[in-house]
Parts: sequence; C-alpha cells; structure tokens
Amino acid sequence: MTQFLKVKTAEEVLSIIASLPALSEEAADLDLAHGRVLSRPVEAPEPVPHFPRATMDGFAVRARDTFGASESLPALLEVSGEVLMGREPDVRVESGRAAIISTGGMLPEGADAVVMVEHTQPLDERTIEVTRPVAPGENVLQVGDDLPRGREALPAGRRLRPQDLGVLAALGVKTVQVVRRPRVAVVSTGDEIVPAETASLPKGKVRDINTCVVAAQVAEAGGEVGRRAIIIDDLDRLAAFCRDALEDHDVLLLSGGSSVGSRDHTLNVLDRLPQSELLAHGVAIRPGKPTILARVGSKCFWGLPGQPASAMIVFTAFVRPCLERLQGLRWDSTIRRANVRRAVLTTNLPSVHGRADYVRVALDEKDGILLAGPVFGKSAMISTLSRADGFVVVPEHVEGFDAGSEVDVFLFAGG
Ligand SMILES: Nc1nc2c(c(=O)[nH]1)N[C@H]1C(S)=C(S)[C@@H](COP(=O)(O)OP(=O)(O)OC[C@H]3O[C@@H](n4cnc5c(N)ncnc54)[C@H](O)[C@@H]3O)O[C@H]1N2
Ligand code: MOO
Repeated sequence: MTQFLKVKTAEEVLSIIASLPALSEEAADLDLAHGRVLSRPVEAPEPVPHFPRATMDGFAVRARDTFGASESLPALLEVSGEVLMGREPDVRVESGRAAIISTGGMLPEGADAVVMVEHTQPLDERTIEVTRPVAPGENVLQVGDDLPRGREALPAGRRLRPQDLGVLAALGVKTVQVVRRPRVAVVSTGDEIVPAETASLPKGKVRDINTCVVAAQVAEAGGEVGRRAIIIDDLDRLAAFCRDALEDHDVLLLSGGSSVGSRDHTLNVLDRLPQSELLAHGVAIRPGKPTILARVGSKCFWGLPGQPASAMIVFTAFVRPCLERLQGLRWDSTIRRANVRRAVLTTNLPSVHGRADYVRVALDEKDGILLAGPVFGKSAMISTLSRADGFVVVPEHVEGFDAGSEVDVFLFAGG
C-alpha cells in the first residue's frame, strides 16, 4: 500500500519555501505597479519637497520678529507682498516685514517661519498684528524633510501599496523594477468533479469548488492565474496536462488525488515529469495532511488535498507564502503578522501531539473584547470556511488551548 513518504512539519515546509529564489524582474509603469513587489530599492533621486514649503495659510516671517508677541503686546509687521502658488516668490522678507503665503507655497527668501492667519489681525491695509510668536522653522517643511535626496525611499521586497505609489509619484519615478508575477495553473482532478456551472447535478458528481477558490486565492496573493482545468482520474491525461502547463507556468496547483487511494495519481504524475524532485509528501497538520510539494526543474508543483476546506487552508498556510516568496516579498515578521489578530477563545480546543491543528474560527466582538469561536465541521464542508474569518493554529507539541485563553487568529485575506 502507498504510504505518505516524506511527511514534514509545517515549519519544515515553510523553510523549504523560504529558500525558493525570487522570479526574474521586469519594469512596471507607476499606473500598473499597485500590488507589485519591488525587486530593488528605490532611492530618492531628488529631495521632497524640493523647496521650503508652508504647511499653513498665513504670513511668511522672520521668527525673531515675533518673539515675545502676545494678544496684549502684538508684534507689528508690514506686509510687503504675496507668494503666488506654483511660483517662485518674487518677494524677499526683510526684518519687520511679512509676506502673505498659502499652504504649500514656497517660503520666500529672508523668511524662516509661517505665522498662521488665525494668530494675526489686520491693523490697516499694509500692517498686521501678530499675537503669538513662532519658532524658526515653524509651519514650514524644509527641503528634503519628507525624503532627502539619496535616501532609500522604498525597500526591495516591498509590495507596493497606494501610499508607496504616492512616494514614487512625489519623486517623479515613472517606472519601477518589480519581480515578475508568478503564473499559476490551477487544476482539479477527480471523476466526480464537474464544472461549477453544471445546472443539474447527477448523483455522485460534485461541482468544482477548488478551482474557483484557489484561483481567487492566487489572485489575492499577487499571482496571475493562467490555465484552469478539470481532469479526470487518468494518469496519462493528468501527466500530459501537467507537463504542458509547466512549460509556461511557474507554479502548478493540482487539487485532489494527493492522498494514498488507488485513484490518487499525483505522485505518479510527478514520476513522469522530467527533473521532478519530491520535497514533501504529507504535512503534519490537520486538515491538510495529504499535501505534496515538489520542484519540477525551476517550477513549483503543489498537490493540494481535494477536500475544499483542506485545500484552502493549505493554500493560506503554504501556497500563499510560496507565491509571496517567488515575488521576492520580504519575509519580515511585521508583514507576516499583519494578518493576525489576537482574540479570546470561547471554547476549549483539544488537539493531539504530533500534528498541528488548523482550527477554523469566526470572530465576534463582545464588550470590546474580540472573541474567536471555532467553526466545527468536516473539511468536505465549504460552508465552514465561508462562516470562518480565519484559523487558529494549535502547534504540534501543544495539547490544545483552554477556553478564555488568548490566541492568534490568522485571517483569511479579503475579509
Ligand atoms: N486511507 C486514507 N484516506 C484518506 C486520507 C488518509 O490519510 N488515509 N486522508 C484523507 C484526507 S485528510 C483528505 S483531505 C482526503 C484528500 O484526498 P485527495 O487529496 O486525494 O483528494 P480526493 O480524494 O481527490 O478528494 C477528496 C474529497 O474532496 C472532493 N473534491 C476533490 N476535488 C474537489 C473540487 N475541485 N471541488 C470540490 N470537491 C472536491 C472529492 O470529491 C472528495 O470528496 O483524503 C482522505 N482520505
Ligand atoms: O487533510 Mo484532510 O484535509 O484532514 O481533511
């Protein structure tokens, strides 16, 4: 009888993933760079701002002219001009003078601070009273305060968020070098699997859940879904499809057939693929034990368990990190912890030694406390996932968590 051959712990699988090299780089225009991962750092080619800018509406002044000013003893300044937005000022602020300036306007020569308009009042057409002092530099952004020239503005391995695009825009960087998106083929196998759009379902058949779930997860993880297919339990057809798909995809995700039954062909498919190397057959987690990881040349091959809940959890726990790694995403603990929430368990979570339990949980808030309640149900039940917000991991050598204890909840993306 076939046995699981190379059962690994979750940590061992993650360390294999961590050693995968990133894909090659390509150029991306700013407009299309959202969500892409930088392959090299971006240094500021010029300072931001590149001129001293007012951060308040008011008057550009010499700070020392306002020292000691108060409501009862205001400083009197002569208004000698106005700074026009988008222009280099044609006025210079001498001692005892002020220039009208708007937020974002360029500080004129001679001035070193801006008094907010609320802290002034007009005395006559040309004179203002300043009722509060300002310190040098107050209400002004100096050259390079935001980003000095030459500073690393964005690190390699950063997935570009809207605010990162803003940094690139401010710097006038039109094109960035990013890591190519992994192209992923998604295949479901099984004689019982029929397309999701099948209207009238014959007994014994089930609609294909995994292809659409996994494809959506690939897109969420920054991958590009290429070919999708349902293939019957036929070794020749499966092997032919996989060989073909691996030619022009970086990753192949094959769900179903990864266990040890007579119709579970995934291992045999691998045998038929040139340059394949089995890295894991079986992971000590539940659900998800029948997971296969292999390299085929420079490509990654994942055999996911057929049960929909298992496939999705294995994707979240391993395939997503794999796609992130291929995109060169920095594996920094702050990024990895961004999808984690601390919550209090509502029920005991028993577990057994020797495997990690990935328990689906739903979050709820009561009296300001975030609660995690397990969503029980077999891994064949897709509704358990849709009711869950994420999962709690009970590690291999822990015998469960008690109700009331605080746990990490790993959120499913897109929640
Ligand atoms: N003797 C043993 N039997 C099983 C074991 C084991 O260790 N020893 N493991 C069980 C576990 S756990 C799982 S999970 C399944 C995984 O098996 P496979 O990866 O080989 O998947 P299949 O047998 O092809 O399918 C399992 C189940 O999932 C349904 N399925 C498959 N693909 C889809 C799809 N695209 N959409 C919807 N549903 C799908 C399929 O109909 C089966 O019901 O093995 C256990 N058995
Ligand atoms: O991996 Mo099975 O996924 O425990 O249901």
